[in-house]
Amino acid sequence: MWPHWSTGTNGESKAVRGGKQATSDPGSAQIDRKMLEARHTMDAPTTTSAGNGTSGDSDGSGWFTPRTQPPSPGGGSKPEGNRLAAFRPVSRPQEPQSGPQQDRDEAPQDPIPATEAPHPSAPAHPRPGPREDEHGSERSVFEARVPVQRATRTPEPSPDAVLIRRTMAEVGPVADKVTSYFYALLFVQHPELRPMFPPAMDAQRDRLLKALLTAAEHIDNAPVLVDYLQNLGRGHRKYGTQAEHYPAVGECLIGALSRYAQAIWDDETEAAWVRAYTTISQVMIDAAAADELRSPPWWMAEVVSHELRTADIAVLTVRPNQPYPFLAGQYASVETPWWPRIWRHYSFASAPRSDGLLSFHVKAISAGWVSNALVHRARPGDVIRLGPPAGAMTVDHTTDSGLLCLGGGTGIAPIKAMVEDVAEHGRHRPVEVFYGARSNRDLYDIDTLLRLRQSNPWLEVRPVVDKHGLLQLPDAIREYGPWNGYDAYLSGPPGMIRSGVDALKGVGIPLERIRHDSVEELVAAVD
Ligand SMILES: NC(=O)C1=CN([C@@H]2O[C@H](COP(=O)(O)OP(=O)(O)OC[C@H]3O[C@@H](n4cnc5c(N)ncnc54)[C@H](O)[C@@H]3O)[C@@H](O)[C@H]2O)C=CC1
Repeated sequence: MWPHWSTGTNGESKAVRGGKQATSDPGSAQIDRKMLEARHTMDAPTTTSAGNGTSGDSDGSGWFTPRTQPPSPGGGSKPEGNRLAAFRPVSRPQEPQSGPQQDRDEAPQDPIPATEAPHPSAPAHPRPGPREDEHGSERSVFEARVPVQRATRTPEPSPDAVLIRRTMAEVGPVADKVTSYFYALLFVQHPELRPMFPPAMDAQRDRLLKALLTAAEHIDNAPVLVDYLQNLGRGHRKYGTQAEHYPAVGECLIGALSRYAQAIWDDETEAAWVRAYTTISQVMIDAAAADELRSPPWWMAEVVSHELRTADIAVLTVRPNQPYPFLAGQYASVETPWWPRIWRHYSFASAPRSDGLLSFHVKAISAGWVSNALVHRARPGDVIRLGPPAGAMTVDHTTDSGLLCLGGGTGIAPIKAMVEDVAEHGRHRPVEVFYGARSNRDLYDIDTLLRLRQSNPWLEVRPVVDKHGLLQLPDAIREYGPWNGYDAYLSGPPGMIRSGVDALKGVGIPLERIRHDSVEELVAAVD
């Protein structure tokens, strides 16, 4: 059963290590920092990550596994045909029966993610669910199993990639209809899956399409695709997704695509999608099965501290009900008890702590269900759910390179965690943090960073306020440098990430040394 926690320490206290106290007023701080003026413009998000654009648990769904031809949701059914036979699961290999069963048995099995994507498989606060002997062995192997290639990108798109991209181009203008039709098919044919999705499906539709586009975009880049799908498969465990759900999704997806890409749809196109989906679903199923041997599908966490830093930004500290391993720079999906099945991503705002507490920085945005609940409603004693850690924006400890970090708004959270990580690792390297905000007041965590700076001479912290519209956060890096030998880390609004990547390339940092989380995920995470 869920243990009762006593209120613990504030998760942020760890960030302060000795040293002098910094002023609490960012506007008058007596430190040798420069206040840079920047103009702020918000862009519409689209960029992919500098690395691969697919990091993390994008709770979207990019999975389908056709088994039979779906009927039209309106009642009219399409001819069955044999074309989807290749997706049929043919065996269920036995999984080893060992694993962290004890922990999982003790854990209340209710997941919670951070971005906005409600997902298919989780009953509204799914009950304990699946023991390993029930679900751990639910792997499927498909007859037409497509080997996952380890080769890197091919110079020319493969024939399947060409067909898939052609389909995506065809359905792009009617994307809303495709996703609506897909869910109609899914829920008509598999009504038992409906409770796994949130009541409002808009965000979910969006995420599904995004995940499909991502998979299609990377269909020829197996390592990237595999990494993305493995995260996706692991992340789906918190929704209660099981191997047998994949064929249902696949058949409905192909049903929807074939309907709206009718003009170009043929046997070859369908075969390409079947092969792609077989690969996609197999990677996700395998990743989930492997993860089941070592991690619970979700964690429950009690709020032990809630600090309102501004009218709309809160710092929350939570105590997970069992150990939660993660790396500084990663993020988790979060679900509140007030909006079941709606998950949002938030970065860990501190490096892993010896007391096991986790902290998050949350900004309430208008119409943001999860963010408003966490900022204005959550109080110590409330219990939230956490999905598994995800994200590849972590510190590379195999090198002594400097770290050039850009943190915009609450995007400073993972940057702070990485600074702590460097401090704890012992091998100190130059770390330059540019902390951007729209006003002095919005530099809500500047005191913590300045205290870190006072006790760590290798750290420089430069607040960048854009109130006079003279200089945007990414532009500020041009005032300093040179940045040869630095690895760059970006965290903040999607527009900042995009212009930040451009600015970093402009000062000579190669793309492979620039890290940030997927912009698509950030878009889904904001509310
Ligand atoms: N809470 C968390 O754990 C994390 C949040 N994020 C993301 O960080 C963002 C934080 O939002 P807010 O605090 O409202 O930030 P904000 O909108 O107030 O902007 C923060 C900084 O980014 C700059 N900026 C914004 N758009 C820009 C653009 N197009 N080009 C150049 N600079 C730009 C601003 O000038 C400011 O310095 C959200 O998108 C959130 O999803 C990212 C990682 C972790």
